[in-house]
Amino acid sequence: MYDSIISVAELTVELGGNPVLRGLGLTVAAGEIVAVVGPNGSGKSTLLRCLAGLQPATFGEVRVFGEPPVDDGPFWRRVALLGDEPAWYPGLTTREHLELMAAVHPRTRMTVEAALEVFALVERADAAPLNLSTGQRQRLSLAAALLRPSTLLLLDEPERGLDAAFRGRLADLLDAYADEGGTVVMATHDQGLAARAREVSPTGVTA
Ligand SMILES: Nc1ncnc2c1ncn2[C@@H]1O[C@H](COP(=O)(O)OP(=O)(O)OP(=O)(O)O)[C@@H](O)[C@H]1O
Repeated sequence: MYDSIISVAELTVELGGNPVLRGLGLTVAAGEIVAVVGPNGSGKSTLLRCLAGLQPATFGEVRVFGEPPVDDGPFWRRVALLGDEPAWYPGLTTREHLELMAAVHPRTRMTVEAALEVFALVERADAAPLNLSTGQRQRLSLAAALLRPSTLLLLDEPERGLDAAFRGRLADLLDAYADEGGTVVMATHDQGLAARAREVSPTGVTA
């Protein structure tokens, strides 16, 4: 067993010969919501990629569920990642993208119809994602991440494109996820989202 969902020690990452993260330490317990905050280029996305097993450490240790994260099936059954906009399937509607997610994960956290309601996509359910607005597409990405079961949610700027009202709604949805025992780590520039989370900095200096 493991004491923390995430434990990072002395994490250093160099990209293109430049240090991006330097000796970072971070411990996250189950049920916590952590906001990684800092200016552009401070290494927030790099930290998330390390936690997702997508970026190797140059030095130091990253453990997720007690083990170094690996980009494989068993890991991704427990971890949902919201990063850059995903590739949308041509010919499939918004609803069908969610149905696809539900087909792969038979025990979803909510039904497709509920997800369309929660993420305010009912009126656009039959539209192709590329015909949605930027914010609607972000809500679809979030719906897909929160529809499927997971124990750790890694979100890179989940507020991207969302209006103020939905940002508040998103904070409520993340609280509900954590109340179920899930853990959230998000990189964010949104002060409202960060204020409702434990704020950490990729430079190691906590706000
Ligand atoms: N593939 C790469 N090769 C070299 N340098 C990179 C690479 N990817 C990112 N960087 C650099 O690493 C630093 C950290 O980038 P990162 O994307 O983690 O920052 P961030 O805090 O998420 O920024 P933002 O707030 O703009 O999203 C930046 O200076 C960036 O230019």
